Amino acid sequence: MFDEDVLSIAQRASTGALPPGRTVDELVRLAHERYAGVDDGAVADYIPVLAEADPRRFGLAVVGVDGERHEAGDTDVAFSIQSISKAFVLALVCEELGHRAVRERVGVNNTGLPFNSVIALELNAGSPSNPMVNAGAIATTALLPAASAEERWERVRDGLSRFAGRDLELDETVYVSEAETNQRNRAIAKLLQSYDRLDVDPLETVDVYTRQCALAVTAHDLAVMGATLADGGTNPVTGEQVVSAEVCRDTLAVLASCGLYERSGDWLFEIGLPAKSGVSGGIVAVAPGKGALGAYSPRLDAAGNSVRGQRACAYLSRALGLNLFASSRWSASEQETPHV
Ligand SMILES: NC(=O)CC[C@H](N)C(=O)O
Repeated sequence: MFDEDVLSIAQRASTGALPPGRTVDELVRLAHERYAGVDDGAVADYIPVLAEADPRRFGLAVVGVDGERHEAGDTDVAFSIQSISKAFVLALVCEELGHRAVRERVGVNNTGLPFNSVIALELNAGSPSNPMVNAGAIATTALLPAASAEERWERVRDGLSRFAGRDLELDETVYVSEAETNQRNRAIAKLLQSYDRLDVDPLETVDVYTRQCALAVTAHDLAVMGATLADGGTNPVTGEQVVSAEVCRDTLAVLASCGLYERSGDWLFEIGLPAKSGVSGGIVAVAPGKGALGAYSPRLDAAGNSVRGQRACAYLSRALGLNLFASSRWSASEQETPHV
């Protein structure tokens, strides 16, 4: 099938669901083919072991709320989830503490600054601003009720596993590499403590946060995890209700405003979906009521977002008619995929 054929089929599909399965298969394959040759960006190296990632890796997965999978490329290659874990830990904490507590104790506004900014805390009187930057993610992990750091870690691992529909394992090498070099996150946690923003031990909390970032996932896992948020909290593969529909709504609102850090505005303008990226090269983008996209490609832009992942999501958001703000599908005048 040519690009134009699949696009016209996608354009005729109803707007409340993904297009027919074969069309989605074809569009995912085309997206992979279009961006597999893009070599812009650089693999993250501030966590030493991430620099060893193979920059040629590229996987794209779509999972619908019907549980159907549509995939191309390296969708079974494992990588550490990194910041994408923040989205799902936020959901677990929202489920426990509710809408209001998260807004009051962490916040839901973009900092406009990089994910590991220290000055963002100082500029906001010690408020971590939102759960998608490191300060806010550490504060969010600390809110998960548990009697000890070990129990908190087990709750994170168990919760994220239920989103993925399988037991997620810690990548020990990534954990050790980050634990040896995460002085900045430890400083951020201490600063939070100095502002009376942490009720539990800062260094133990950073350790749980470092572990959560080192959970190994695949692009397919990300799509299932995102599809659970798209499906009102029910994992469409296992059928388990992981969190409530209200929690999904709240989590997705934060992903829309803060999921791609200081580039969240560019992302929303071009792609129009709540999403979360991570420095190992993963992206999850969620189309509420329809499904989710999981992408993996390690080369990143300056903000730490996968370059191929962003371009493929831009293409698929338009081709599959997923942009939340669009009243009609991709128009003829917009054949060029936006530059993200
Ligand atoms: N943007 C990211 O993925 C950052 C996560 C990483 N573990 C960190 O704390 O720096």
